[in-house]
Amino acid sequence: MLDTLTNLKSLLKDPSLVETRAYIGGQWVEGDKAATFAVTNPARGDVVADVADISRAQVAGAIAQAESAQKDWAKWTGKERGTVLRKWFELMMENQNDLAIILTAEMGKPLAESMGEIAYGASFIEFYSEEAKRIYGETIPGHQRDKRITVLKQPIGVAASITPWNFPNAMITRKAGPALAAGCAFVARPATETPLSALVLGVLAERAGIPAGILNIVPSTRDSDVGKEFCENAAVRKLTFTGSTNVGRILLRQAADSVKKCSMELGGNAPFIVFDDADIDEAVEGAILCKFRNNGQTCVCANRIYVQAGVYDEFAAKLKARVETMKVGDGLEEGTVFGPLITQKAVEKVQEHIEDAKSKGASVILGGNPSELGGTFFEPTIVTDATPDMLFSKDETFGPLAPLFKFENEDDVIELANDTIFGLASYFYAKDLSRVYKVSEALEYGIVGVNTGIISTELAPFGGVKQSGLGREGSHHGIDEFLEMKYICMSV
Ligand SMILES: NC(=O)c1ccc[n+]([C@@H]2O[C@H](COP(=O)([O-])OP(=O)(O)OC[C@H]3O[C@@H](n4cnc5c(N)ncnc54)[C@H](O)[C@@H]3O)[C@@H](O)[C@H]2O)c1
Ligand SMILES: O=C[C@H](O)CS(=O)(=O)O
Repeated sequence: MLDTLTNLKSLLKDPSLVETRAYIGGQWVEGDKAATFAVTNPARGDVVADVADISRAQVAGAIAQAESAQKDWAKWTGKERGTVLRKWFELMMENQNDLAIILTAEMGKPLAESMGEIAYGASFIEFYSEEAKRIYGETIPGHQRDKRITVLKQPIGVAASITPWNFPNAMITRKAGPALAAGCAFVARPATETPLSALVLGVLAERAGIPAGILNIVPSTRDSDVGKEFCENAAVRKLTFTGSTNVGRILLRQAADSVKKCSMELGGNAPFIVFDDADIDEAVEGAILCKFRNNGQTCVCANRIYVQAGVYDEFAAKLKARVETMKVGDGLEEGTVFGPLITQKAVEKVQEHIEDAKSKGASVILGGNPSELGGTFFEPTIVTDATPDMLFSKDETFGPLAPLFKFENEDDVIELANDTIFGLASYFYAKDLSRVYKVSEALEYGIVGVNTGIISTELAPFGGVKQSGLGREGSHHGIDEFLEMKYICMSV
């Protein structure tokens, strides 16, 4: 049972992986005046740990330690940095089961999904351990006979990171991997709901031989204080944020005064389109994975499902028949597909979207209510007759609600799909090759899934357009976010 720290540790092969102190300059430290905050298991509301609550002054100290340590770290060869990153990756995978239990304890997702997230998060460390030795510059033919042009790529310096609770491991490693590979130092502020998954990364980084001060983890309840320190401290040369678009806007405004380089991985409102030439059974499976992964609490979840009129009833019936067999329960229980939502506020948002849709003519064909399990458990829900005036058309639900919209033709659905301020992920199922090309090019999103509902991989550049973000994470592009390009003009 994940209801106390003792019981959490009793489930682990290595209980020493659970750390509740901050990791600063290679030291494990308490909060000022021994301040702590409670971490609860969303499945039951029990406090599983009390974690150090780090002050703004302590965050400033972590930045100073990072700035000092980074100077030597940048002198390591890429291969040397890659070697310790590789060790860090290996330790994550060796301890995958323990890290997954810790993640489920504080975030609630089913253990199988937590296992998947640990492997996904570790894959970024593996990938960038290899990229570290491939940070190439350029030589360019001179513009004059006596000129020689060289381009260097150098680490930007200290990078500060703020991440959300829904992928408390992978959202950090997707940033820390390229940052450390590039020769940067890193100060990570995890979400207050899920600090344990961040702190255990510090435990393993220390064991891997990553030097003191290169990775710092500062759990804190002080959202604004930490954000302002990251934005205003001149030693921070890069701010990398994953979270809502609203908070992204706040941070960009705060970072503007110092022209801080920023990466933003923000909110989404993904359309999932099923054309009449799609394989309907495959589209149903894709919709389930895309909509209900992490209980709908992912930035790339299908938020709007558009189904062409000729296959609408078949798709709705098949989707309902599949989803109604899926289990709601504690993330540690065998067979659980839907864990708890992260907070009561998240439950209220799902309910608000359902009631709004019903008031505007939608029909609930499955679910629609909080689960009989109580707490933050919620029934997986499907509504039909969804229309663009309903709240989920414009706002991210972030829960297990699948609204089905009916459409007639390609041009109409592309216009509907693009009618949002967001532009992160989009999906469609179709077989006609001309349609696949035309729709892929017409969708205004950073990511397009064609005949698949899952697009997550460390090998591809992940990121959004419009108000879903700035920059990319993953792939060889991801390391450029932590590098500065220097042009050397030499007269010979
Ligand atoms: N694009 C992506 O890769 C991606 C990935 C995961 C989640 N998200 C988005 O994140 C959101 C869900 O996560 P959330 O609810 O934790 O988002 P959130 O924006 O509320 O919080 C994200 C992080 O920012 C911190 N924060 C909040 N206010 C702050 C402030 N004023 N200054 C500094 N930090 C502040 C939070 O404590 C948390 O650590 C959704 O919109 C989802 O789409 C995007
Ligand atoms: O929630 C957002 C994550 O980025 C989802 S993914 O696993 O990276 O696709």
